[in-house]
Amino acid sequence: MSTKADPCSQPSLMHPDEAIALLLNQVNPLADTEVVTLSHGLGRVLAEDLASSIDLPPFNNSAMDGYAFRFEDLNTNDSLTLIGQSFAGHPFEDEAKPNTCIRIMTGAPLPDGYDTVQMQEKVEAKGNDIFIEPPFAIGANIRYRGEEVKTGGKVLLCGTQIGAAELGVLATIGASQIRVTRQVKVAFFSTGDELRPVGSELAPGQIYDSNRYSIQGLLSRANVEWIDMGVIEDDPEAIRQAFKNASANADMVLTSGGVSVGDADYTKQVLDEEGEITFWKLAIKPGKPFAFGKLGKAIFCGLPGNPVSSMVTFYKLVWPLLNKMQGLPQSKPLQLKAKLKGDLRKFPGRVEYQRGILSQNDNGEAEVSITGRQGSGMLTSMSLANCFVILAQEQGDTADGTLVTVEPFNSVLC
Ligand SMILES: Nc1nc2c(c(=O)[nH]1)N[C@H]1C(S)=C(S)[C@@H](COP(=O)(O)OP(=O)(O)OC[C@H]3O[C@@H](n4cnc5c(N)ncnc54)[C@H](O)[C@@H]3O)O[C@H]1N2
Ligand code: MOO
Repeated sequence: MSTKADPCSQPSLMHPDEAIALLLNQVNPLADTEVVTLSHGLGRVLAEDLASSIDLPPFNNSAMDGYAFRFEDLNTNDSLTLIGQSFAGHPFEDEAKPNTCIRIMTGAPLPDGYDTVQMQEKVEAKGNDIFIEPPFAIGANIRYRGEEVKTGGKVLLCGTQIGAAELGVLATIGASQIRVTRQVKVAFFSTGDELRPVGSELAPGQIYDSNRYSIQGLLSRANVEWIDMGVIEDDPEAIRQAFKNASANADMVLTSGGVSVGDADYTKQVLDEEGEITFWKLAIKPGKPFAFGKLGKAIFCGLPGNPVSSMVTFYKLVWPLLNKMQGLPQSKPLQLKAKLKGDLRKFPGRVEYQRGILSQNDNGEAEVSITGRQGSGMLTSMSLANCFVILAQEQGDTADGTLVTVEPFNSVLC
């Protein structure tokens, strides 16, 4: 085990869990709501509880293709007489009669009077004489009106994020539009004179601006509305203008780069002049420097420029803030223990979010291996991963076979 301390660690660094608790106290859910049609509802957050205006299911119906009859008739008859049929969308229009049955399809209405259905594989038909193998009980294979939800019963609660299943539930109750929280608007840009947009040639010393694309992806996954403001050069006036535009048009201003101690860090200087900003140094690797504050009415988050650091700090610090602003309840990320495959290097001093590949071995045990080198500029370590391996602040090198804590990538990172 490494006994050397992390050279980037200082006793004053704040634990990321403490930081997120403090940050969450600084933001409030948006008060504005709007009505959207169902086809625009995916990812949105319900702004009210939703009750069903109908019973679910709306009528008694068959769970099987088969025959409907009165259970008691099987006590006195070898066969029942077929008198009609009920198809989904085309109910049997007549009345149930003693010693009779009807052909019935899955989802078709069950006529009043019949109380049981037998699946057709357990029935023999000779013309209109139907021989039924008795089911185990009266009421077999029937889905009763209101057995899932009664009229007036709540189907979705305020604060629920609409996913595919929720869209289906809403359609099931016939809701054509829903009231949701207004989408959070995020204006974002990269800072740095070395950054070039994709599609252009690189001069010596230049690199492509990758953070804007990964941030755009993260914001899309977070279901917020975003404004891409491009790359802002390392010039105080350009940065000042960008902050003014961004904060006038968005609920959150999000930047990458310029939050460390470099000589071209005009971001800091301008933020101090234009807003209330705190620069945080967190006990997290990657992602030690992070800026937070207010620019006018907008929240400001400044991510570190290193590409992995910007993604990790977004995931750990910005995403929970966006969720709170959207009206989503805070939920603890799912963590599990997995057996480490291979040795792992770590200095004590910061919580580490190493990138890993989680899998299940032939014995059904969870295993995790690290995605190669873990430099905070090596974005392929993220793209190859499906989880974080989270190593506690004081932990050092970790040996093959040790049980480690793993946080599978969730919807915002996949
Ligand atoms: N003397 C110290 N130097 C550094 C420290 C420190 O504590 N003392 N912290 C290091 C850590 S940790 C990080 S993380 C970075 C954060 O620096 P900045 O937020 O100021 O970011 P930059 O200096 O602008 O860039 C860092 C790195 O990332 C590249 N970069 C920046 N933006 C992008 C982008 N949009 N797309 C792709 N790559 C980007 C940039 O070229 C640099 O290589 O500071 C350390 N330094
Ligand atoms: O902590 Mo920095 O984010 O490792 O490169």
